[in-house]
Amino acid sequence: MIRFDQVTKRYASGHEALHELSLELGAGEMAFITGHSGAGKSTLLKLIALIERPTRGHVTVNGQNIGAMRQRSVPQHRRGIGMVFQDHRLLMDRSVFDNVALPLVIAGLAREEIGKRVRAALDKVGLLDRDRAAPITLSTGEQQRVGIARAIVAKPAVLIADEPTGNLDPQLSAEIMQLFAEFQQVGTTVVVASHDLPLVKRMGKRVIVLDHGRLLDDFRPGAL
Ligand SMILES: Nc1ncnc2c1ncn2[C@@H]1O[C@H](COP(=O)(O)OP(=O)(O)OP(=O)(O)O)[C@@H](O)[C@H]1O
Repeated sequence: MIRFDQVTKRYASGHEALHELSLELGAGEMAFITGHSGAGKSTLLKLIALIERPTRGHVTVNGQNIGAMRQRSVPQHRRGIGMVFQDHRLLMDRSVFDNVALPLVIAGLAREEIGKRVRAALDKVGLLDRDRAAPITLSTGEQQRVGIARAIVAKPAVLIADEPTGNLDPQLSAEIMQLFAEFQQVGTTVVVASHDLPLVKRMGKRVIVLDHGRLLDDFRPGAL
């Protein structure tokens, strides 16, 4: 599903964020990307979403070498990928419903279909009763759940998350990680970058450790 072949990413500054990285994730697999600050975790996710392109090597998603993809095909590629960020990036002047609906509105879906899908997404994250609320009135954990609902509303084959629990306490962090595991259980390929190694290990999923842009370790801890 996702494959990195000898991928090097050097930014315009000259900094090499990833160095000859090779790894493969199967369809429906869930993996955590961990490592020190600056190890290259975000860069890896950005290459999957084609927010950045590799300097050398190949990134393949769904059999397609995306590094060579034309710019006009990028929006279509992104529609197949749900993205969750640490700072959730919600529109504070829109309701929860409108925030989650946004990707479907952009995709041009009919209103009735949008309503159905948004309610299904909010139900999955346990926020069905908050659809009319303004995001500002929600707790940080709830806001993050709205961000997750927005990421999965278009039923992407791949879900990527960059430090999705960075602002949350340990209990909420564990709940959010569990939510990601539930999306994997229904067939989504899930990649989560997190520096929280103890939490990541408790999840019992594949753990990929980066160190200065190189693969340091790749293991699956026994679930507790
Ligand atoms: N746009 C950019 N231009 C230049 N250098 C960059 C850019 N983005 C990231 N870097 C550098 O590349 C390295 C890897 O960054 P990246 O954000 O991928 O690491 P990270 O593991 O996600 O770190 P953190 O845990 O701090 O978010 C860092 O040294 C960073 O400063």
